[in-house]
Amino acid sequence: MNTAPDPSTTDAEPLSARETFKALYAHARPYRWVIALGLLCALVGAAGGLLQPLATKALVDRLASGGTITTVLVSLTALVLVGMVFEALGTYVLERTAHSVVLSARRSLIGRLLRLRLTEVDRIAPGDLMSRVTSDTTLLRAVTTRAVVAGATGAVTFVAAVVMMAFLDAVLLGVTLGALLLVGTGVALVMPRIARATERSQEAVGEISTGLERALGAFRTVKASGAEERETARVQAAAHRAWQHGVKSAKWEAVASSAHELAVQLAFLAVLGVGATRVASGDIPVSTLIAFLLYLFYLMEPVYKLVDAATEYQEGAAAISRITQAERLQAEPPARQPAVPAKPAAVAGPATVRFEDVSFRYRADLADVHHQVGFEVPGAGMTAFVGPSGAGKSTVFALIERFYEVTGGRVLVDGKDVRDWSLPELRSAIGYVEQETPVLAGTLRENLVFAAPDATDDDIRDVLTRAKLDALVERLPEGLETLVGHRGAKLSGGERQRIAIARALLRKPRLLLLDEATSQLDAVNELALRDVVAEVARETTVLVIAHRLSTVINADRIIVMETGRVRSVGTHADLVDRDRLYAQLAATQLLAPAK
Ligand SMILES: Nc1ncnc2c1ncn2[C@@H]1O[C@H](COP(=O)(O)OP(=O)(O)OP(=O)(O)O)[C@@H](O)[C@H]1O
Repeated sequence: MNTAPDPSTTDAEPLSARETFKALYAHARPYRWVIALGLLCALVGAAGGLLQPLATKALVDRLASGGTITTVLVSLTALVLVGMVFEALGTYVLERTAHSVVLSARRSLIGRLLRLRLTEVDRIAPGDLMSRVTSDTTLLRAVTTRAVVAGATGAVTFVAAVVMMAFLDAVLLGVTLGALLLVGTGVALVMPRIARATERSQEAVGEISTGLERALGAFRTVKASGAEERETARVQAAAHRAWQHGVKSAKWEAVASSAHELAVQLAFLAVLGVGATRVASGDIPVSTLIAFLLYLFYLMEPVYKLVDAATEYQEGAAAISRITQAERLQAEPPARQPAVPAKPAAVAGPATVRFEDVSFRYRADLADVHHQVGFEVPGAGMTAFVGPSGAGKSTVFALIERFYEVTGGRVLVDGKDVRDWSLPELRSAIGYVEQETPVLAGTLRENLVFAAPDATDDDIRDVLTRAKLDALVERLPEGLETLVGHRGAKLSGGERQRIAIARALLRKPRLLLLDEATSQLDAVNELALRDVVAEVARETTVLVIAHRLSTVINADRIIVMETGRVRSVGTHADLVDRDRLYAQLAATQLLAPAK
């Protein structure tokens, strides 16, 4: 049996340096051999460059001794060409891999997002989650390849150049390393600031998405409220914050990247001074000083690469921390194969539902919304939930679907705790019409078969008639293939509700949950659908939430809820007699006398 999620594990904690490295490595790991290949190419390319000063020294020596330089010149050219080819090859292999790393990070995040528990999506704005998939992942590109390559080639060529320099003159090397160390210490201090600024900037990018999603998701309300300016200002403020932190990061990056030049120039001046003295005193020949100085300038590139790698790493660290936070959000267990759940073969007929002393709160820091809720729905027939707004009626449905885990007691479907069901199996038995905008962008047909991808045309025709949608489909120029717009914006509220009901019926559920499913229908359509639901209820367990008592008056059983508790259970006639709250509702809505 699964246990309830521990909310503390979902809180975003900053990653330690070690965790950051491990998380980054985990993303690059599947590509390690390709990265190694790209790295090898890059190294061969770099080696070509590394040998150039030596060849130059040979050339100068050869000139000094009056020898011919043709062979040396040809080798020098060959070195340059081979170096270039390998460098290009390495760049391609690595950039390609970089895109693959981003792709696999995106795939895994996308795969996870739609399986997240409701609790997590309640907590984090969808816009922010989206920006982690789209924006943060792109930062992985640089770190998993460019930083690795720059770091590795930088380190190797740095070491190689240092060995060569040691071979030329140890004293000058000491002077060089001293200068580099001085500047390197300063750079190390700057690095964490780049990570911090990048993370803030990425957070602000998340806020941009969140702000846009908020405004575009309630577009009509924004316009009707004259809130365009305010909402625009809100999102622009987030964009400005992203810019501010981006600029801050750019400032530190500029400091870091100019440092490599400072380091080498400093070393150059020192080496020039000390080297000239050593040449003058005859300790080293002038060709050694020339070669050393060439190596020194050659060193500029690996030093630059090392700084670049460190900078990229800091940006990647910022991104990986946000990506890892998203990866750590709690997901529902993955669907068992096949992905589209088969109807449970052994169980057929109406489902039974039982709540045993159910307590529930949406979050650990919130109050209980269910207190020892208990009721039993034995099988086919219609059970209605009524009660004031906020009484916990929709929550009953959410717990049956196991969108959330109970905090106490048990929810049983067919006598089996919902936590013991496989989720796809449990949900495949249920048809659910939720309270709000239950239509998705796409065609009408896509919307109808959304919960029953295998439905036949006959099934669809039948359900269209039952949900009183045939006239609508005939009227639309493209019939079932008509695009319904974002959240079904091109349809009326009542049409959307009928589509949602048709979709749920098409699933041929054993348990049908209708949450205010007919609230927006006109009287004629409501009456017609009440008959359809009554007919379905003959062989299906139907649970209905309704504010209009007229829709539930004939229910087999009415459960009256108030402030998270079941007040009473009975038929309309019973309850009018027995339950004061119900009698009041009946009096106001049905004009029956209150007791
Ligand atoms: N996702 C959520 N996170 C936190 N609290 C929630 C969430 N959904 C609902 N609630 C709270 O739980 C309580 C019960 O909500 P529920 O939607 O079950 O009520 P209801 O009886 O269906 O109300 P209505 O008739 O208005 O739809 C409410 O106080 C509500 O504020």
